[in-house]
Parts: sequence; C-alpha cells; structure tokens
Amino acid sequence: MDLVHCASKVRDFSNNIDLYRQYISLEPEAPYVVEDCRPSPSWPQAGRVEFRDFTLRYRADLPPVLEGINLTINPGEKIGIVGRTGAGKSTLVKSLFRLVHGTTSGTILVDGQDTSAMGVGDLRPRLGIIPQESTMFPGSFKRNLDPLQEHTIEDMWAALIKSGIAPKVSPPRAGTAIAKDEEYRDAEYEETKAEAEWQWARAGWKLRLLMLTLYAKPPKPVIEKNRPRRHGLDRIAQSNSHGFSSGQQQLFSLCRALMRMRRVIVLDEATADVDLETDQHMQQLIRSEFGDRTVLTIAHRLETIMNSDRVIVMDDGRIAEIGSPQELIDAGGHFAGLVKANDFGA
Ligand SMILES: Nc1ncnc2c1ncn2[C@@H]1O[C@H](COP(=O)(O)OP(=O)(O)OP(=O)(O)O)[C@@H](O)[C@H]1O
Repeated sequence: MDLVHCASKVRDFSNNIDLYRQYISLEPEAPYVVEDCRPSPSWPQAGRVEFRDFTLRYRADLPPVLEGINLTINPGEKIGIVGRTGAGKSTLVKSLFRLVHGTTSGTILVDGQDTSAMGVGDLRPRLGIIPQESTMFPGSFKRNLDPLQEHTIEDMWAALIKSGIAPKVSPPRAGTAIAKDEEYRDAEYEETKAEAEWQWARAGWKLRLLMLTLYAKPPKPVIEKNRPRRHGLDRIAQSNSHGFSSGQQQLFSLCRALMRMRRVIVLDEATADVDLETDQHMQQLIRSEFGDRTVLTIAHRLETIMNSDRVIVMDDGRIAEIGSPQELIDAGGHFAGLVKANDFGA
C-alpha cells in the first residue's frame, strides 16, 4: 500500500515538474505599461472599435486564423458574432484585449488609438469582458467581486440585486461598519490576509510549492479558531461562492461588468451555461444597462443576438457576412440558413 502511495506521489511530483517547465518556457507577456504611449485616463470615451486589415496566426508557421479583417464598430453599437466552431470568433475578440500570443499584421484601434502600441495594463482594464468561463478566485466574495477595490459596498449590492444573484433585500444600513467604505476596506484587507494564511495552513505540499514560487515569503500558518468570521456580502457567499454553478458564475461576471461599466464590452458566449429564462434576463439587463455602450456578443444561441444592430458571420477566419439580422435574413445567405434551421420563422 505504501509503495502504491509512494508511486502516486512520485507521479504527482513529476507532473508538477512538467508544469513548472511549461510555465518557465512561457513567452513573456507584453509590457504592462508603455510610458511613451499611455492613453488618457478617460480613454475610451466613445467606444469605436476598428479592425484594419487585421491578420493573425497563432504561430508564424501556421495558417492565419484571422485574415484581412476590416471592420468598424460604431460607438454604442450592439454586434452579434456567429459562425461555426473554429471560425475565429473567440480569437477576434481576444485580439481586442491582446490575449492572443501570435504573429499579427494590421491594426486594431479603439477610439482612434492603436491598441498594440500601449501596454496591456492600460488596455485590458479599460475594456469589459464577460467570458464563457468565469474565474472565481480563492478568497472572500467581496474580493472576487471587486478585486481592485474600486467600488463601494452599495455598488456591489446594486449589481448583485440587478443580476439576480442577491435576493431583493436592503443593503446594509448606512452608518454601519460594513457600509463605511474605509472600514470595509480595512476589514477586507485583514480578512484576505487571514484567508491567505488559513489557506496556507491547509494547503497540500503541491499547492505550497506553487505558492512558494509565487510569493517569496509564505504567510505564517494560523490555527483554525483564529480564522475570522465572515460578514456582510460573504453571507451570500456562504451558500453560493464555492459551490457556484457555471451559470451562476456567468451571472457573477455580469455583476462585475455592471459595476465597471466600460465603454466597450465583450460577451464571449457569456450566457452559454444559463437557461433560456436567465439568458433573456441577462440580455434584457445588457440592453437596459449597457444601452449606450459598445457591446460585442459571441452568441451560443441565435436568440441572444437577434436584437443586435448588426451581426457578423465568421467563416474560416474571415467576415463572411455582415448586416442587420433582417438584412442578412433577406440576403438568404449563411445567417438566413441558421435562422431557418433554428425555426425563427424566416
Ligand atoms: N492557442 C492556439 N494555438 C493554435 N491554434 C489555435 C489556438 N486557439 C485557437 N486556435 C485555432 O484557431 C481557430 C479559431 O479558433 P477560435 O477559438 O477563435 O474559434 P471559435 O469560432 O471561437 O470556435 P468555438 O465556437 O468553438 O469557440 C481554430 O482553428 C482553432 O483550432
């Protein structure tokens, strides 16, 4: 039995070494900030997105995944993106965030600024995304909702209630400790620190090894009875956060987007894991809350994008069709076929 146990430990360890090798060989990220090319603090103000003859290959020796993309999206426009698997939909929106490591030519401009010239730290936080797979970080619910600590507790409650995650209850009364921003931030800091210590104390050796590589000095272990009690927003988390379904996580991402309210927002199959009713609720919320924002939606269901101003049909890395849903239906092309197959009464 011990031998089997040892063998499995050795296998785990060698897997970890492989993982470290992979991490070490990763290509470094583009610079976080380029001092000579910093956008103004209010950028982007309008939300115009332009792809100019944009081509992308994941590797120089591979065929292009996006080829000759020319596209201007007007401020406030709602764009639906459809196409079969592998057509390049995700790559198109990831390119906007410079999340793809590859060889590119052409440019992507947001409000006239070349996104490839600025640092990714100036680019990515200024755009919003509701991804298909939302990430829930270890730590408190508040930390998950507002990792950069930019928002008040009231904003969080409002977003949680709008999205339907939180029950329609009154937020904490003004003047209470939890409602005071400063006190909340202090409490949050202490709680997160204690949470990290608590996790360290319970981490298996693999996780500790990883933590050691991430943080030079690990936090000191604490005993469980010292673990702080959760309060405020974390009461919701007690029942939900670590047992969130993927659909709930997508709602959670919507909450984050509602709080940040960026000029340009991307939904990458953001409603793929929710039921039709929740999808409709999310779409209605997006229309009402992001009415004046530029929204690019990669659609899992055609219903999701039937109210878009324009639909882009991607095919083999190119824009095959573009126009309003009705124009595309009337044109009788690929989109019309999809609509017919989905029985939308075309
Ligand atoms: N990291 C990568 N390295 C190499 N090729 C990739 C990589 N990611 C995606 N591709 C390829 O790029 C092409 C476009 O992929 P992409 O994910 O953009 O398509 P998609 O239209 O979003 O597909 P889906 O609907 O399945 O999500 C596919 O042929 C895919 O295999």
